[in-house]
Parts: sequence; structure tokens; C-alpha cells
Amino acid sequence: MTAVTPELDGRAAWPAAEFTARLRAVTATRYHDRHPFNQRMHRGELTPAELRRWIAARFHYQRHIPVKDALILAGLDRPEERRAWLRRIHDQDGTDASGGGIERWLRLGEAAGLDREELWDASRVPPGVRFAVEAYVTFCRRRPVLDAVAASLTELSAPDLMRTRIAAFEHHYPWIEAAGLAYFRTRVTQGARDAEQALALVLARARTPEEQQRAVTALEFKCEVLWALLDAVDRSGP
Ligand SMILES: O=C(O)c1cc(C(=O)O)c2c(n1)C(=O)C(=O)c1cc(C(=O)O)[nH]c1-2
Repeated sequence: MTAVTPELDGRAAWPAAEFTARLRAVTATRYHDRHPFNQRMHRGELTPAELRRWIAARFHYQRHIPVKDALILAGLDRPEERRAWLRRIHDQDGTDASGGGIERWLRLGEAAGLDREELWDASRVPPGVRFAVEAYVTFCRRRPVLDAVAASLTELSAPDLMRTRIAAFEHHYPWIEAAGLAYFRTRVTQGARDAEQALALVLARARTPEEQQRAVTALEFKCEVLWALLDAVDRSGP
């Protein structure tokens, strides 16, 4: 996980455009849209049981997103930065009882035939999924805020994946009611805005070659978290 120092020896920081291109290259090559399980989902090859397993596992990820965002929030020292980051918690938790992303994900589960208590019951989540989520939350708790913000940049690739997923669900899995897809529809715009804001923060905070390399490494780590999560879903049942 540590940066490869010889590469950094004596070189200047990358200009913003090159740094951005290097971050984008990470998600272009390692994002979980390429994972065999997602590929099967997009081709319409998942059984109802597999799709339900994925929805339940991903709920475990989802419910921890506001927890890790609260950890990041605590590391931001400017009101405008905290204000922007706080919106992510509102996006997931909602600002009133009608709820936000978490509630929409629960409704996706219901549309697929899972009840709410099943989704909240973490003991049913495969251990590999729990470990992957725990690794991400712990990373954001322990690492400098730059690394944690950079890790969220997988969202640079998330909106395209949401569009692919919505089309795949509509076409291949019509047994899931269309209203259940509201979570994904909302994330197309939320994800794009989140990625744009996080990228601006990373560009502003990563000034030295070491900091820039740490941001790239953090993003690679996050791609591994998402990959490991899907590996665990893929292998955890018939
Ligand atoms: O469904 C997906 O494939 C997907 C991926 C990601 C991601 O790239 O981490 C996020 C989400 N969804 C998502 O819904 C979400 O709220 C989210 C927050 C974050 C983050 O790291 O801060 N990633 C993601």
C-alpha cells in the first residue's frame, strides 16, 4: 500500500490534467463494471436468487456509506468542504422520514421480493462482503482525509455503470418492478456530482508527488474493495 518511492525520486508533481488522467486510468481499467458477476448481470444471465443475493450484499455496502462519509466529514476543516460532504449523508439517509438512498435501496429489495428485516440482518451477508465493507470503512477511519476522499473517486465511473444497469434491469429482469429502480436513477446525477466535487478536493489537496501517488493508490485500493465484494457474492451460493 505504500507508494513506490524510487518512482517519485526527484520528479515534480504531475500537472492537474495528467494527475486527473492517471486517476481516471485506474477506474477505466479496474472498476467493478468489468467484474464477471456484473458482466453476467448486464447480459441478463443472473438467476432471481443471484440477483437477490447481490441486492442484499450491496445493501450492506450502502448502509455503511454514510458511516464512512461521517468519518471523512470529521477530517475536513473548512465549512464549505463539510457542507458539500454533508450532502452525501443527506443523500443516503434523507432529511426526513421519507428517506433517501438507503430507503430507496430497501424498496429495490422489496421490489425483488426481499423484506426489510432480511436486508438489515447482517448475519445473512457473506463474510467476504462484510470484510470488504469493513476494510473500506476502516481505511477511511485511519487514513488521512485525502486518501479517503480519493477512494470515493470510483464514482467517476459509477454513472455510466448506473445507466448500463438500468437498461439491463428493464430489459432482462422485468419481474423487478420499475419503481424499484429509483435508487439507480437518482445515482446517475448524484454520483456525477459527487465525483466532480471529490476530484476538485483531491486536486486541491494532493500537491506533492507523494500525495498524488497516495491518491492513486487509495483509488486502486477502493477498486479492490468493490472487486472483492463481488467475488464474495459470486461465490457464496448456488
Ligand atoms: O452500484 C454501484 O456500482 C455503486 C458503486 C459505487 C462506487 O463506485 O463506489 C458507489 C455506489 N454505487 C453508490 O450507490 C454510492 O452511493 C456510492 C458512494 C461511494 C463512495 O465511495 O463514497 N461509492 C458509491
